[in-house]
Amino acid sequence: MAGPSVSTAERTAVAYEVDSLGVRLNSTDGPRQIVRDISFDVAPGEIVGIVGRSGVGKTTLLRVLGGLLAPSSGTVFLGNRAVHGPPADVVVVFQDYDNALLPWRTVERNVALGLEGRVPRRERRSRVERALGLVGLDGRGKEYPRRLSGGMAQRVQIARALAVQPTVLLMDEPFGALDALTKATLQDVLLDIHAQTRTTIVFITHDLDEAIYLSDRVLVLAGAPGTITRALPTGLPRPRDQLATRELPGYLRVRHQLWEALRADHG
Ligand SMILES: Nc1ncnc2c1ncn2[C@@H]1O[C@H](COP(=O)(O)OP(=O)(O)OP(=O)(O)O)[C@@H](O)[C@H]1O
Repeated sequence: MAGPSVSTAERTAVAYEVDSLGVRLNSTDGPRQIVRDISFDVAPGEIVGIVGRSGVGKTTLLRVLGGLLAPSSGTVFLGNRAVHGPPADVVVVFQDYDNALLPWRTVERNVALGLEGRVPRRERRSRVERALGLVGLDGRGKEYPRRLSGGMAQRVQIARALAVQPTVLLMDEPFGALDALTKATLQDVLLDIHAQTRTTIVFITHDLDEAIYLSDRVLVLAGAPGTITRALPTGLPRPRDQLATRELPGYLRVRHQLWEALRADHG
């Protein structure tokens, strides 16, 4: 199910293969089916956005992809391996960047966190430097998180994820708490990183425009229990531009379709 902007060469393999996934969780009223019958593939290097109303199960789905939660039914494959527990080459970035960074560590030591005990010191240093460069924080490594703005802190969290050189980046509302301009800047930072690394990215957002702007394909999660009701390829050319891309007829068409799908879910 690769989007049209994913080249033929990249379709030869699948990053994720999700088949008939269901999750039941215990609530105060007993076990509750949160999501059901979810099937989709993600191609290597693809960017997939997930949208849906609050409580529909987006984070639950992302946690399953990250191996942080076991499905109650169905299977999740990463490449040719079944996901049981967090895979080493998948990193999850959460929205809560304030709590994600360790305040007593400098920026560079926060970025190095996932490498300690796994990567020799010299390589660690070069990976940290490269990751800070990718998010536009060259020369800021010696600072402490408390001196950083929300946007900067989120850059550090993304750098920490990139330092691990993951094949997949999972992001839960990565730019949700940022002002419009900082958000737009970080969206473009993410697209630049993607152009350089071709990391597969699956992310959740409440912002439909963000979903379309960043993605090759947008999945709509709807219903109760939640399931995928639409999978819309955006078909938009890259590199993207904050003004020009959002004015393309194709962009507006996808936006219209997404609104319709979400409005239907709100009844
Ligand atoms: N650990 C848990 N135990 C029981 N129920 C849970 C657990 N985690 C989430 N839920 C329930 O599962 C449902 C889906 O939650 P989830 O966080 O996946 O939704 P979401 O679509 O990400 O919502 P939001 O957009 O508000 O973040 C909610 O009703 C939530 O209360």
